[in-house]
Amino acid sequence: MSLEAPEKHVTYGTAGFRDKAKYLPIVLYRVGLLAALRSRFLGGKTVGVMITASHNPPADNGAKLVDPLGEMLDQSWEAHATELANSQSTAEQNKLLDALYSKFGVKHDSDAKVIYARDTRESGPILVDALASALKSQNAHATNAGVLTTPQLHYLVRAINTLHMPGHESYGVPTEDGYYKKLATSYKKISTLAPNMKPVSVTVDCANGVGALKLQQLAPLLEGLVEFTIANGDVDHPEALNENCGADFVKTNQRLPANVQPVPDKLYASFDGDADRVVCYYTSNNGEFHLLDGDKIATLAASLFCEQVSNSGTKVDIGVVQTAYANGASTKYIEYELKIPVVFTPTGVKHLHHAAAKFGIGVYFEANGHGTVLFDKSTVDSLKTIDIGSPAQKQSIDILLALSDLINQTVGDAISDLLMVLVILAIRNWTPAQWDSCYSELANRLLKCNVRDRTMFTTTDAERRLVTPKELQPKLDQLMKQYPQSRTFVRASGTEDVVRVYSEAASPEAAKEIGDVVLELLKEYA
Ligand SMILES: CC(=O)N[C@H]1[C@@H](OP(=O)(O)O)O[C@H](CO)[C@@H](O)[C@@H]1O
Ligand SMILES: [Mg+2]
Repeated sequence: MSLEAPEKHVTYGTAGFRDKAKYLPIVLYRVGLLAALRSRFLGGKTVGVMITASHNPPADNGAKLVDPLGEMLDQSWEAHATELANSQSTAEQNKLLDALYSKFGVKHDSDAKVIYARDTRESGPILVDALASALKSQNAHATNAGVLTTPQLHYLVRAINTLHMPGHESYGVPTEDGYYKKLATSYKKISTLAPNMKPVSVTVDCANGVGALKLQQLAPLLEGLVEFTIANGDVDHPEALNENCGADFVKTNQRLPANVQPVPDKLYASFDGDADRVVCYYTSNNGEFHLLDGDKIATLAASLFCEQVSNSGTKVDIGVVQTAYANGASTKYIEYELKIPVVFTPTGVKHLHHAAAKFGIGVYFEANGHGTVLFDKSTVDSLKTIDIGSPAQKQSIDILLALSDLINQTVGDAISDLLMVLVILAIRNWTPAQWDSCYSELANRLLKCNVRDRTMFTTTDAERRLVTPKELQPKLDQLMKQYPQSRTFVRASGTEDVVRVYSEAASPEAAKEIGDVVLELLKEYA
């Protein structure tokens, strides 16, 4: 390592470390040091490191640590990651590392196992080298899993650790092939259970990223049940990654990505750069674009689970977890039509994941398409052992169990989530428009604003209300009174140096007006 310190301060945030790739080799080296320590601290269990910057521009990269059951790094270690990464010299780095070994009572020569993968970014191999050399220096057992989607690495970590873990059923064969087989087997199983399920087709914009490679590997195993057409699958031009395409582009701009020709009423999907996020969409006959975002995916899934649980004659508590950015109409639909609870958490999937794990079946999605459905172990156990009544009951139980295998239990997964959407549409024989018609979204707007110090903006009630600056929330409350069905909130971004403004209302004009007024109010803090 030529440098002794990163050229700028880096922070392990919601998405791990993320920055211009040129700043990151030394950061990856130190991630390697920490990953080995983390594995030792956890008694030699395998931990993961994913090198990716998701939907960020091609020149960026990043790193995320994965804990043994495929969860994100325990929050209490994020500060250690930040501190170690920002050491100002090798001596300081070593001193900090030694202090952590002592603090956690970990022996330097105990077992450490780390598996790592990267997305298709050009900077990936250099960062892999930096990580690998740190693991070597720590005498850690290191496995290079090559190029993978983020959720595939999470799958591998969990599958490796649950192979021989008392109290945990094996999650699957711990290989990339094992991942595809698990998904394909459960999809095919559902197709034999649900009556009259027809093959489906979808065009997937893969953001010119890793999702394209992996979807191609999965497709043949589905034996004609799903026909994928890949758009933006050019991984040989890393500069094209996320460029005018991908889930973030489509959600933010509410329009089709580049290189996609719309055929009316056909289903389309977009992945992000590391394939852990998906949004769907279609165009109607008049050419209008309709987004089927994370809220629509969550409600589609929740409605199917309500129906199958009810058909199965079992009792399972189903719940949905959302953030403040969920469209108010989706929340209303879940509470009043599906009649199941909605829990709100702060932004960031780790918060949603933990809340969803408290339900028998917990559905969580951020509006931007990042999420999954978690099955509590006792729910799965009871479905497996229940005394089965009628054939119809057995069918629903088997469908629920197959869905628990189809859906990635570790983290949001664009490939697995898309298969879930497709299988639900196929079970119901629904068009995208039928899916869309479950509820009509309230008009909404998402803006960002530069302020002099975003840490002034503190919130409560799952970020839906400001605590400070204290004069601001009463003004927002006053504003909401002026527009029917309106809602607005302001919060500091966790990933960018901005505050975000969200507004929704009965009409697009009203949503826009509210957003404009809030921006005006924020000028005082610029
Ligand atoms: C409004 C919005 O989309 N916020 C995103 C964004 O968080 P912010 O804290 O809003 O910057 O990045 C997070 C990490 O990728 C993602 O989880 C979240 O949904
Ligand atoms: Mg991502």
